[in-house]
Amino acid sequence: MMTINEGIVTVKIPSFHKISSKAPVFYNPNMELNRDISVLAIQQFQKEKKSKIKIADLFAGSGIRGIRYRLEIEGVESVLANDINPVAVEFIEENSKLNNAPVDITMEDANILLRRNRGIFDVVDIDPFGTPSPFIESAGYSLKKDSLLCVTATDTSSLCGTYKNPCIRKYNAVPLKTEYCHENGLRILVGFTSLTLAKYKKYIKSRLAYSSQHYMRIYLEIGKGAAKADKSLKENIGFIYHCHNCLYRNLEHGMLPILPKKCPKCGGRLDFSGPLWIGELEDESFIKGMIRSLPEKTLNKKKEALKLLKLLEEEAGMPPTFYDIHKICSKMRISAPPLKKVMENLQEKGFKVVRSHCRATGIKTNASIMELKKSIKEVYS
Ligand SMILES: C[S@@+](CC[C@H](N)C(=O)[O-])C[C@H]1O[C@@H](n2cnc3c(N)ncnc32)[C@H](O)[C@@H]1O
Ligand SMILES: [Zn+2]
Repeated sequence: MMTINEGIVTVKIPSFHKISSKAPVFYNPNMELNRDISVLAIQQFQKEKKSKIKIADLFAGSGIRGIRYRLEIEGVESVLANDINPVAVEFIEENSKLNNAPVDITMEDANILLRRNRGIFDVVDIDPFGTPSPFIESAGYSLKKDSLLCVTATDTSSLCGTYKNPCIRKYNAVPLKTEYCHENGLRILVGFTSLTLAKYKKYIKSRLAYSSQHYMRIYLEIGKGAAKADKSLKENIGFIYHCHNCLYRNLEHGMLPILPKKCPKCGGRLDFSGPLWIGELEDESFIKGMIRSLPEKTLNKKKEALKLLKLLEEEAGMPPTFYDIHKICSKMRISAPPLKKVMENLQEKGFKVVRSHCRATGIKTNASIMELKKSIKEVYS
């Protein structure tokens, strides 16, 4: 047996040698930041709602997530911790007693639970092994207006385009292997979710979305109405076109790509990705609220959480995709100048420029690739 301390809770799990879906009860210490950020995000959602919330932790594992939500978030009416694995359910029961956390415990397939509890939960947390794709349809059926959907995806190689076919199969979207493939993957995940929910006359507002280590996590607020869902798809679903030769990229709205397309800068063939979410991923006021409640919480990953949230806050309002200075410089056959200097040069010219949370050498800017190359040359010489 192992004892785990996270936030203000202590849980017991069967000992394991390797983090694996084959372990009797799944626990991944590398997901602590995911759980810390979730506590902050759901707390912020509850604060905005100004009423008590009902949370469903559908893939509870050891119960650590749901128990933390019950004890670390203020204004919680109830937490349901569910898992299909009977051994996990035994541990959820033990761990909830150990922490004096009153959680409702069930052992059901997440899809059936969602179908049976339509319009009940204010927060639905989907944290499965690998892809969340087989559970989004039931979430679309079940979610109520003004609720929050939290989704984890650990199949990043599919979303990032290492393998094309699994992404097409699971997310009905063509991925793109580029320097910004992690952001692109987040956009595929959000786009797929919004398209699936639209069948149920629901639309989304992305409050927070990030990619970290080996997973992606999104927090979407749900709205209802056919006309609003149509409008949201028109405004936010589209394609990213990318030139592998000169690194030019551009966006277009719509459900189908316009092909073939030539790069307007170098005449090369434009590659594409989508359909995906080309709208906002980050909500500045939501993230600011999360940062404000950080000091009130006991979190082991406080420093990492703050660093990530600050980067995400800056990304709000910036255009999709980002540039990697090293990639550009290798194309230009020069060594990369300091990132800070390039950013300052762009700012002096009046461009907006921030770092991407996805990559230490990535910058988001409203300057074009041509303007960026010009700035790099100026800094270099
Ligand atoms: C990645 S783990 C969850 C980890 C947990 N949320 C945490 O933060 O520690 C996925 C869990 O989903 C459970 N599971 C797999 N398929 C399921 C299904 N169809 N319905 C409900 N639970 C399922 C597994 O038994 C496993 O415990
Ligand atoms: Zn080009």
